[in-house]
Amino acid sequence: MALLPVTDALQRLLDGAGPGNGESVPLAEAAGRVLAEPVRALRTQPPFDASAMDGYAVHSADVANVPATLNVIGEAPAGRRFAGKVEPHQAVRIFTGAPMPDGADTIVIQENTRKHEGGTVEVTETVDAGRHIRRKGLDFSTGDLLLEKGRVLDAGALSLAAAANHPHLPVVKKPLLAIIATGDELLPPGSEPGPDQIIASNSYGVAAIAESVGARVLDLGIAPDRKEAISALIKRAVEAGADVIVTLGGASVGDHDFIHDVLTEEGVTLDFWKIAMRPGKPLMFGRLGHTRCIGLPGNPVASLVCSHLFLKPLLARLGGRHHVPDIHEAFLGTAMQANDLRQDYVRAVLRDDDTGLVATPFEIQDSSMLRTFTEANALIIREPFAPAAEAGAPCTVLKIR
Ligand SMILES: Nc1nc2c(c(=O)[nH]1)N[C@H]1C(S)=C(S)[C@@H](COP(=O)(O)OP(=O)(O)OC[C@H]3O[C@@H](n4cnc5c(N)ncnc54)[C@H](O)[C@@H]3O)O[C@H]1N2
Ligand code: MOO
Repeated sequence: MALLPVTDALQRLLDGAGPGNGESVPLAEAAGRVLAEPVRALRTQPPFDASAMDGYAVHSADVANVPATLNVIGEAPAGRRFAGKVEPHQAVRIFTGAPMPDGADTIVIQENTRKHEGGTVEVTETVDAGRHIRRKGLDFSTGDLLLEKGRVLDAGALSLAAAANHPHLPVVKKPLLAIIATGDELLPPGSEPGPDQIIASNSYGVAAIAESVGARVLDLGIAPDRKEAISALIKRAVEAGADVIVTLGGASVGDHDFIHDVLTEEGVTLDFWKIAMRPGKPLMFGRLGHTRCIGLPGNPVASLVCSHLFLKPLLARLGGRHHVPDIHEAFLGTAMQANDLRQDYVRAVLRDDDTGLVATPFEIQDSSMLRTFTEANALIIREPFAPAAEAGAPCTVLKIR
């Protein structure tokens, strides 16, 4: 069977993927979430003409010639307006954020005054009408569209929604990813492995990639290489309402690689299995009702590279997020051999030198080697059948950190 090209695989996996239902969350829990509906202002801000400075509310005509001495008839702190009216030759002591008193048409800042005993103030600088006044509705008015649907709620958006008097916000439900590791040889970190055992690592990196695009993760642990054990965890994932189920390992063709059989027996409609990619050739994808099932290869680097390439854009879409892979043009730091039929994702160190971005691949690219994956900050993307390339030749890279 011909191997499916990476772009076709991605297209098939993303087909029909869009944001799920909305839910209402309190503002304090809304940071980083995606708006499911537009947000309009429930009030006007400021709700009145307000002083922008600490000083005195006066008639501009009274301070056209300075120094000018005015009678201070009262005070207006933020939150409590001066109830009376400012007549000519009068001033009201005012503080930032307080409503402008009736009659006054400008603010003299405190620094341009001298306070006198006996309830008068001497103004030492002239000021035009309308200075230091924030007009009613300067920021927004009731009914204004403040935040578009799909906006990620960052600091500004959250404070704006709060200012507009929204205690809760409608956000897209986080997609739920269930992760199932498989393999008799696997033990969780912190265990004492026997001589033939290793520590399960893939779930943690896959979960981190999923969470980086706003997904919720349900780690269902490790199933031994027995069909019933894997089936039981698939059922638990479905019952938990997983939008995506990821299995780790068992995707290949060995006698102990059961994922294909288990998924099929559980009713998954297989879409593709085996793609023209390195690492990640045994990648499997199918659908079980609305749940997408991805069989990731067990080799640690394959599982993480596939997560960057497939899982991340899928979960981003299901969560209503815009995701663009961080792709750049660079130059090779060392020569590379001709490629075969699989699109290659080669761990590399990308650095910015005076001539541009230079990507230097690690010499050994075995897909079990997590250390080189962790030291790499980019993957050089080599097209199928790319010819040998000299150092300095242009290349395309996907930044992974
Ligand atoms: N005859 C063939 N053999 C293999 C092929 C092939 O096309 N024909 N493909 C190879 C490729 S490429 C990959 S990738 C691996 C992936 O196979 P599986 O998905 O079946 O993975 P396993 O055999 O279960 O495990 C591979 C390797 O990774 C370790 N592993 C598994 N899960 C975890 C985990 N959660 N954390 C850490 N390490 C894990 C496992 O112990 C194995 O060492 O197949 C090749 N073989
Ligand atoms: O996907 Mo496998 O990791 O090519 O080795």
